[in-house]
Formats: sequence, C-alpha cells, structure tokens
Amino acid sequence: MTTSALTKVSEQLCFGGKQIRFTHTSTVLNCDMQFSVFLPPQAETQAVPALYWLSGLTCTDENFSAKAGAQRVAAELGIALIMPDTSPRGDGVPDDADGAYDFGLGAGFYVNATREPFAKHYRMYDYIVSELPQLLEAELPLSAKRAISGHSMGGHGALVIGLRNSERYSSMSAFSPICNPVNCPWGIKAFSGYLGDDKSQWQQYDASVLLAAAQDPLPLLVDQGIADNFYPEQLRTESLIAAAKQSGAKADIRIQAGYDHSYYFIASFIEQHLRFHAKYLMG
Ligand SMILES: N[C@@H](CCC(=O)N[C@@H](CSC=O)C(=O)NCC(=O)O)C(=O)O
Repeated sequence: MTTSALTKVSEQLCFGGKQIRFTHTSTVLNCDMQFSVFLPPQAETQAVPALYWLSGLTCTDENFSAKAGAQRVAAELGIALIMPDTSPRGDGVPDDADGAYDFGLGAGFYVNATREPFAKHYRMYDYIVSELPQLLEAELPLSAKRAISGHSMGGHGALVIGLRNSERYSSMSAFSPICNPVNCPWGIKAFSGYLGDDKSQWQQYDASVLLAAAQDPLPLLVDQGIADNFYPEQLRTESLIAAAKQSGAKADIRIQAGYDHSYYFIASFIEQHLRFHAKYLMG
C-alpha cells in the first residue's frame, strides 16, 4: 500500500492487530527512513492513542517489535506502538569515522546536530517530536494522545523529549536510560560530535539537568537493572534520582535486582510500563 507519504513494506497479523513496517522520505532527516507500527484491533473502528518507543545504540525499528513482546498487552489496552529507527540512514548520511557503534549510524542520540558534517541529517529530536507524529496522525487511525518510552540511548531520548514537551505527551518512561549524558563516555562522545565543544548546548539534552529544573513534569516510570554492564558508568541513574529529589518530581525510579541491559529485562517489565502509560493515555 502506498498512501501519499507512506509505503507499506510488510504487514503481519499479531494478537488481532497489525504489525506493519513503512518507509517514507523524511524532510527533516533528508533521507528515506523505515519505521514500524503496531495497530491494535481497536484501530479498525476508532482513532487510538500511541506509545512512541525509542530504541538504543545499534538498534533499528525492529528490535523492540521482535524482542519486547509488547503487542499482546498493547492489543488488550488499545494502544498503538510507534517504533522509529535510531538514526538517519542511507547514501550520503555520514557515520562515525571508525565505524564505532556508539556514534553515527544507529546512534543518533535524539538530538538536532549542529556540527558538520552531521547537521544536514542528524535531526532525530525534530523527527520524533514533530515530523513523525504529524505524518502518522494524518495517515493512520491515531488520536493525538501520545506517551513516550525507550531503552538506554532511547531512554535518554524519551526522558529528554518528555521533559521538554509535556504538552505533547501524557506520560514518559524508560528502561536503563542514559540519565546524565553530559557526564558519561557515550554522551560526551555523542554531544561533542553532534553539538560541538560548547557544553552549554549539551544541557538541553540531559534528562537529569532538565528534571532538576522541571516545574510540573509528566508522570515518570524508570526501571534499571543492577546486573546491567553499563550501570553505573554510562547510565548514571543516581543523577536522575537526585534530580527528582531536587525538583520534587513524582518519579518512580526502580532499581531491579538481577536484571541486565538486554531485551529480556524489557520483556519482563514492558507490561507494567504499558499499563502505567494506559492510565494517562485513556484518562
Ligand atoms: N554492541 C555494543 C552494545 C550494543 C548494545 O548493547 N545495544 C543495546 C542498547 S545500548 C544503549 O543504547 C541494544 O538495545 N542492543 C540491541 C538488542 O537487540 O539487544 C557492545 O558490544 O558493547
């Protein structure tokens, strides 16, 4: 199926709903992009709310749809799942000079790059906040009720986007998020490369900085496993906990014994995250 702006590349029936993959030309990212959508059965007869899921380093739109097992509960609750890619892709899109996994392709960090040669394509913040919802709400049976969640680099993206756009979402959550990127190796590398050396420009993309100053942030749920090999050096969960205390935000930040950084952790708790978001999406 080709609508005016979306080309469907695959569709499968899943828990009575539809798991669909689309391509489209992104004017924000200046390239063709793929993304996945799960439409619950309720979307056959009404516009449904949507949870945007932002994936982590090395992922595409397919990691969450294939590994998290979110569709059964999303179908029950009547929530669409929107699963974008993690960076611009294709000919002419610059990558990390050494092909490293933590910068460039698969590692867009949900920022608007200002540094060349990345500024032309790496505008994942605007893509997620503006272009994708505008497109999808025009083309698919989606209401304007949105929630946002993600994992690791995508958890960072979900928290930053939720904290900066509380009028656009009803709740936010994250698994193993990079909580304080201005103070961890992944974040310092990404922000130097995409934003340059002026660290004052980095603050707008740091969830701990934003939460510490937040007036009335969205309802927030975070899960972090203790057996995660990236915790605490890359993820800095303690900074988010301190920021929530500082601002008095109602944040449920749970440290889970025994769990690691993998999609097995996400699969274990995704039902709780979906039910958490449903309270606000349906309210
Ligand atoms: N290859 C890297 C680690 C890559 C990795 O663990 N990616 C995570 C997200 S990490 C933060 O954003 C992931 O979700 N991978 C995909 C999956 O399906 O598990 C290394 O070797 O260290």
